Amino acid sequence: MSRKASENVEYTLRSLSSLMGERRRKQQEPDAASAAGERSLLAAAESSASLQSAGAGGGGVGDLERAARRQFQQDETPAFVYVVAVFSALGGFLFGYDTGVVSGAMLLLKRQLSLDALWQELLVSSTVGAAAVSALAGGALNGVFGRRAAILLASALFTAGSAVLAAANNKETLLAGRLVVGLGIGIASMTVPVYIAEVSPPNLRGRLVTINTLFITGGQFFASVVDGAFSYLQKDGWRYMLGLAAIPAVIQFFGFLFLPESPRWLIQKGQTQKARRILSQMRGNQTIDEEYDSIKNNIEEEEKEVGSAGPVICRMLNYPPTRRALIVGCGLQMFQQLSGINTIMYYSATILQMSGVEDDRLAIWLASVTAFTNFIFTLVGVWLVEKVGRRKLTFGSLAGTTVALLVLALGFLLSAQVSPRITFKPVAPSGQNGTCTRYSYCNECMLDPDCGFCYKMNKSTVIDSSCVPVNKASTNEAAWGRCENETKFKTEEVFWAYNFCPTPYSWTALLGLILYLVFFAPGMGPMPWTVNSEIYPLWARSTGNACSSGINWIFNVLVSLTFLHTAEYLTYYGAFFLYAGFAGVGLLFIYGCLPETKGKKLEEIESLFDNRLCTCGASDSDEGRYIEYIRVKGSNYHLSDNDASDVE
Ligand SMILES: O[C@H]1[C@H](O)[C@@H](O)[C@H](O)[C@@H](O)[C@H]1O
Repeated sequence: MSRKASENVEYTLRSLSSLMGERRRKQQEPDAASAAGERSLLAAAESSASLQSAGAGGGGVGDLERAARRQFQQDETPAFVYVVAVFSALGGFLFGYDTGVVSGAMLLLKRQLSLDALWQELLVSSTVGAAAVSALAGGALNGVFGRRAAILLASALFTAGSAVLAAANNKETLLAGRLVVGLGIGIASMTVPVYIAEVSPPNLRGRLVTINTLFITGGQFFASVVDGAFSYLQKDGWRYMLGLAAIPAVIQFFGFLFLPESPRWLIQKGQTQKARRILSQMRGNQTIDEEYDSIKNNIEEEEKEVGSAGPVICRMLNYPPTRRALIVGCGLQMFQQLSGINTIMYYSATILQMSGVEDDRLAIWLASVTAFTNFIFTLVGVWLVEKVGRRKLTFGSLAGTTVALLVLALGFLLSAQVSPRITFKPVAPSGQNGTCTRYSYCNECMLDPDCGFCYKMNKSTVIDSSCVPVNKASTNEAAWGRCENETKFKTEEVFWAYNFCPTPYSWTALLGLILYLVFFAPGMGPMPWTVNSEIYPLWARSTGNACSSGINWIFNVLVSLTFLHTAEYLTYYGAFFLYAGFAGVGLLFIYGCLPETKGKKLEEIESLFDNRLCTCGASDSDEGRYIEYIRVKGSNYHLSDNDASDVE
């Protein structure tokens, strides 16, 4: 039996047995709502009856199996769902591209427009800040106008922002463009996972939502390549870097003019005919009655249980299951950022330089190697999410990330301990700043952003080392002295180290960096987005995702903005020990509180939060629950309507 077929069998058995479980529950609290389950059992029975007759005709288990396989192949998800997922994930691509491209663009911009540190900071952080605001506001937008309208708005903002950036003639216009792009990123980051989750069949939902994060990291990788390519175009190269995002944005906008609204949102708004039509388009030849009824019943039950008065966020906080889900969703997003992904991405070039890569021009290309690693290992996450489930994947990923952070911290600690001494203290030329020359070790010099380390090598030993001010216009050289320019480097046989110290332990930092990305990218990168797209009931989904995405962006700004100061006060190794500590707390949180949502219908997931928070982890696997209700005799292919014989 092919793996795919066996997954399909497993999934069909699960939905069947899960329905039986649901039915039994509903029988216990007598309610007419069991109709959905019954109808679907009948549907399943019908299709399996046709399997049986095929088996009877052909005679023998082999034929029966072939017929079953044919049936399951016919039940394949239509390509339309994949098209919809990919078009939506262009929002993720733009999120990654626009947050990634700015570092390379800034190198050129600061020279051409003579930007000071404050303006550089403003142009980088304004986008992330705007994303935080629009992610929070995106909840209301999604609830009122729908997912499709929100995605259309995000792509319009991406297009307009990119056009403004490409044409900008002063820093104020650049700031406006970056703010507009940020608004687009925020809306896309919260809407796209929700939309994909709502149109996907449950057995593929994790994989399809995770594709969005694959597109985020793909966007970051593509941005780093574009940065590399256009860095040679000193004048106006940044216009291409920032403006290119308009292309995928326009494609997404026009694509979405033809793509449908989420059927779940439509049912919630009472547009049931349209919702049925779209749902059957998304499910191909599979029966949609059960899914449709269960969404509809769920909405009605939720309204009865939670009521519809007052702002959604208050209702979420007052209703224990959604309050717990909100804590889990926001906690995951917070720990994703607290484990330092964006400082790793941003400072990867420095870490790689520390490990012995001396050519500064390589730095920009090295950043693409990091981004590529992040991308490739996110692909591993796409592959693993439906195999091992969200909980194990997230826990394993964060455990590995914690170890990697410890390796990084130890690498920096060892390097600091054997940090070369400063043996040569040149006198500053008159009128030049001489503060850097008071440091005694390279490690102290490295942590001062105004200074760099100038040294000679005798075999593998650092000699004649000095700490001198960096050239503000280019950190590739010193402001004065032996390391002032390329020609002097050669004649004086000196090396220049900005932001790092040459030590024999630098390779540990490289090892830590690789380990970090290998572990972080498949789990902690995508899972917070994936899990958030599925843990809230429909009425709370937009608001829940708005809050958790907002938390992601707020912690993103906090961690990236404070990294340099944290490193100055705690040193690099202190900063990485701190992130490792946060990741350790995150591990406890995931172990205790994150339930498994794999393979469950969105409408079933709410019940995972019925118990006290941090008992969720106890319901680790869903398998036990299904086995309790069903036992299938004979071949796994047979879904018989002849209930007594096959299903007990
Ligand atoms: O999931 C994504 C991804 O891991 C990115 O690489 C990172 O830059 C984002 O902050 C994160 O939200």
